[in-house]
Amino acid sequence: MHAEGDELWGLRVDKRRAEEMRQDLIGRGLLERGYRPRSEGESLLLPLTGEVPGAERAVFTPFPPREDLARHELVGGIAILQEEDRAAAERILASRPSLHTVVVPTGPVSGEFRTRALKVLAGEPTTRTVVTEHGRRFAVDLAHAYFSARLSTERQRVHGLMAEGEEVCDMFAGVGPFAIALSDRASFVVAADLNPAAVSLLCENVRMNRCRNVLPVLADAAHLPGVFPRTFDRVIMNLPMESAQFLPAAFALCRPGGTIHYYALQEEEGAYLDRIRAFPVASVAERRVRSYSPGEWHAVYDIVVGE
Ligand SMILES: C[S@@+](CC[C@H](N)C(=O)[O-])C[C@H]1O[C@@H](n2cnc3c(N)ncnc32)[C@H](O)[C@@H]1O
Repeated sequence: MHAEGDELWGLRVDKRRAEEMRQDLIGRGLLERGYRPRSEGESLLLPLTGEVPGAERAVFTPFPPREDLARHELVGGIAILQEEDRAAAERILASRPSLHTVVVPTGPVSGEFRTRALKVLAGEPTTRTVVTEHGRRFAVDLAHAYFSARLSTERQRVHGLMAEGEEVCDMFAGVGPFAIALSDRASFVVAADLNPAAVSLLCENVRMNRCRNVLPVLADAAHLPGVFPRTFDRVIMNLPMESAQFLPAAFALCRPGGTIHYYALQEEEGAYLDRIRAFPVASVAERRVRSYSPGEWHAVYDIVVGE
């Protein structure tokens, strides 16, 4: 035991790859999560639960107990607090070296673009950050384009359902987390959004992830069948509040035997089945993705399109 902390094994990583390495170590159960990583110039020393090749001994400071920190959500280097409490924001900022900003929403997620106004409480005055998800990196701007890390498991599930070489259309792509996650199995992905800020970040993310088969499109999803008079193997509809009105476009875009993933917020099982069955459907399977608020959940309908 040292005055400033405890001596542990640590892994030295380049700061630009630190989040990716951190996620990798978490996945392998090797990150010692009770201690603060050490910042040293261009590198970060990540505390480990044991020795790994290339590890070195170093002194790490324990994080303050979790219960001292106000509840918050992490999106890349930004923490989102639920209340405007500047002292709490400063404590959160100090608790993790990977954080650069703490914000509080000043309104609900709203409007066509599904964005919300945010106020910076501590740290750098920005709402932009980079999120790492399953080895992919996404530039996001929480004030100007929708992004939620909560669907990352769902994106992996859809990825797991895909056959090699599928042609995919993501009708409400946002900054591209579905489109980019699916691109390595797809032959190509059309990724559309109505929000110019989202499409601009989507272009950045396509570049950053070196995707060569994702086509960002600034378009209203209702017009996609006219813009692309062809069909796709898989169509993603992630506009949970109101995507029923886009079902005609989705069925026009999906080939018979192809799959539409239709996301919806609902308060009862099967709430959208009648609207879906108004179209040619070979089969439909409904599942709960995650809870949203008491009594309301995010559901997905996997629809196999009929003849
Ligand atoms: C809930 S977000 C989903 C974004 C993305 N799929 C994700 O998982 O992060 C819905 C997106 O649909 C976009 N949008 C809303 N209406 C649209 C429309 N008529 N056509 C195309 N995109 C639309 C919004 O700008 C927003 O980025």
